[in-house]
Amino acid sequence: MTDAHFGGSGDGLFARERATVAPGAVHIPVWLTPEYQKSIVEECDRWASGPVPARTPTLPGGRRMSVRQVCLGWHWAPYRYTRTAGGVPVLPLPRWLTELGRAAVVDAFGVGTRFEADAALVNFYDGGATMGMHQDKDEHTDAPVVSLSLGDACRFRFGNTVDRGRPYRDIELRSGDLFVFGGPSRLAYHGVPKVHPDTADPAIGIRTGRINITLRSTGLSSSATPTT
Ligand SMILES: O=C(O)CCC(=O)C(=O)O
Ligand SMILES: [Fe+2]
Repeated sequence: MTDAHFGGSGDGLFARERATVAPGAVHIPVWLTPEYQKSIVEECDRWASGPVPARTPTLPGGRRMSVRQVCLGWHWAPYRYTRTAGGVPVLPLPRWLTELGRAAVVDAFGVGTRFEADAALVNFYDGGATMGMHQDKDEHTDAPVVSLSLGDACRFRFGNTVDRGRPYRDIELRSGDLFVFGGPSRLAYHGVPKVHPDTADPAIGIRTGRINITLRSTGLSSSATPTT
């Protein structure tokens, strides 16, 4: 897992195009090859089994999210980042993922842009899991968020920075797609209202459902950030 392996092929006649969905928000379809997706899926399965097993986070108001989640680098304990979960240290963020995040931001925004992820949130959408409209605002930097999608396709809703309502745009995120949001879109509300069952290519090794990885820069004491 040292080199990024990028896709780049379209879907024949109906090739999906790279799109700027809002200022600072870029969708790049088919960013990861199926082989690279498969190796990431294998890692996700490994991370989900511990030492901090994937769990369905409970929000401070008592509501339970429907995704299962495992974190690397920093644990997201809604709504803050911690080094441990239930007294157990969170797995380090592997260097290849930091490098992948860097490559993603360069592809999205151009050479010379810097990005140093120190946390990853890995979400497993099984069954009817969805994610409500929210902002990613627990990070103490204005660095972009890098999102990688694996498995079933989904409807991804990308909205405005004011509230959960319109205007928003719905786009389809498929396995291997990259979505990066930063700059004026960094605090845009977004969510996943629908996962399309059984749309994944079985070759990437997800039996059912969708995985999303977001790479983030928390802005929390980087000197203590474990890396492998
Ligand atoms: O699953 C997705 O595409 C988005 C995930 C997300 O918004 C988050 O983890 O904060
Ligand atoms: Fe989010």
